[in-house]
Amino acid sequence: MDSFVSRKRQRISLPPKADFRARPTTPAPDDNVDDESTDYKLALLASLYPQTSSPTLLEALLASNGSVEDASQSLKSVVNDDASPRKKLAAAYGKGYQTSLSSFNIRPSSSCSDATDSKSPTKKRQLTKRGRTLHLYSPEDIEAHTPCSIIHNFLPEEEADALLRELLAEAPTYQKDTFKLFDKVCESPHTMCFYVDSWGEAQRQKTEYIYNGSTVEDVRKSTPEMRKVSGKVKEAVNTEVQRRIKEYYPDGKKLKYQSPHDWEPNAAFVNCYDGPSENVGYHSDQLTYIGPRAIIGSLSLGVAREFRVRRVKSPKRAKKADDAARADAEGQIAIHLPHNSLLVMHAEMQEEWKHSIAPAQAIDPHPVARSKRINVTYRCYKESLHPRYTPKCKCGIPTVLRCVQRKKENRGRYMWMCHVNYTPGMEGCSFFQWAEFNDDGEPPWWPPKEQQDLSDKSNTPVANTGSAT
Ligand SMILES: O=C(O)CCC(=O)C(=O)O
Ligand SMILES: [Fe+2]
Repeated sequence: MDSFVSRKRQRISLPPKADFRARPTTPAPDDNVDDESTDYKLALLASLYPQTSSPTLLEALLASNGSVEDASQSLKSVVNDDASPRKKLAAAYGKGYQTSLSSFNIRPSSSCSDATDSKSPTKKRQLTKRGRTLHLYSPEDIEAHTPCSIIHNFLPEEEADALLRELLAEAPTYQKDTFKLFDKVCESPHTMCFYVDSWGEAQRQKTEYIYNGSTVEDVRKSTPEMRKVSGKVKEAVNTEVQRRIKEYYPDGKKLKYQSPHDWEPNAAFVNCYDGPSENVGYHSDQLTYIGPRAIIGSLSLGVAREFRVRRVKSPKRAKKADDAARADAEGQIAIHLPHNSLLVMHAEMQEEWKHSIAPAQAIDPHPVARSKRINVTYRCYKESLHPRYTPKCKCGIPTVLRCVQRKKENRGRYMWMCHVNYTPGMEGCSFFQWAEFNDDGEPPWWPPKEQQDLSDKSNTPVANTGSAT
């Protein structure tokens, strides 16, 4: 609370130090298993495959969504191999515990909810299960079962190290986020900082952009290595997005509200997690400036940590539970993020899923970063969503863009709301307005009239201008 109160006040008389992403942070649940029938199913499988270790049996059962029959079929193909199934998996993906769904012949189900409308006969499987964390390591499994894709060893080694060193030097000056949880001011258990590509843009950010009702003081110019890497991230993300559209979306078409243009990163949040207990709770990233169906390129450096994702549903079972309890009730997927991996969060992510960095029980120190993990999330701030254009609430402040995630009747609809409702120490004005976007995710005021006039002029056929000579 002290750090919240003591921070310098901003230009406008609003609460200090905004939380950039409005995430109610709750500790991630333990992976405890309390399903009695699992033991029974495991005993059945053990009697069929006496030579197979129980962790392998459990993996197969999990990957088969608890179906003993499916697990048995999958195990049949795996145990007929000379090497032990776990060894085989470990050999395929490196050291440590690995769960690979593809090695159990589980057909991928699309992670895209729009794909449920597709004519594809593939029946969707519920992979996650109550109280469980399903660990995915291989890029194939990750893209088939979550709205993310991953590229391991993304940068040349020296370049990844150079970026890591540069950001490690800045990290001690990063600050914790504050956010509001059930009327209490909390601090996010990690530090972070916001970067944009020029001093001019940093100035604009500090004075014009509002994060949860307030301007932000510490906006920095991207470091030279960040800018160098940004071009590579841009290229890789655009390739991945096109591939995802082609291979996973209904009829190979982009989603409604997804931008048809190339993704151009122009801003980045850098997160620092120092030690195993630093984390970020389940949240969806705020859409206010990145718009609907946003894409995020997230580069991990230093200590490997676990990125957890879960689909947002309105579960009957855990209706009133908090996020941690919900994740426990619905199951979650853990994606291992090693040093120098690029995770692409695709267009389905922010509206339909939540993500977190779970606290770790232990970490493997990294030779350069020691106990620290640095994460750079490259984002594309849309000019059309600059606060000069977006609706203002009754407090006179540009509003926040949210998507209805749970309520069935309005799920997927966007709304503009008063920031202040979510800001510690402030009473909001309860402003609410449905947000409209065209199919390409642009608001009704875009392009502005001046720009429309200009493009009308440039599109005017030459013969009509009377100037053709
Ligand atoms: O550290 C990460 O990988 C995720 C960070 C994150 O969720 C965010 O910056 O919004
Ligand atoms: Fe996030």
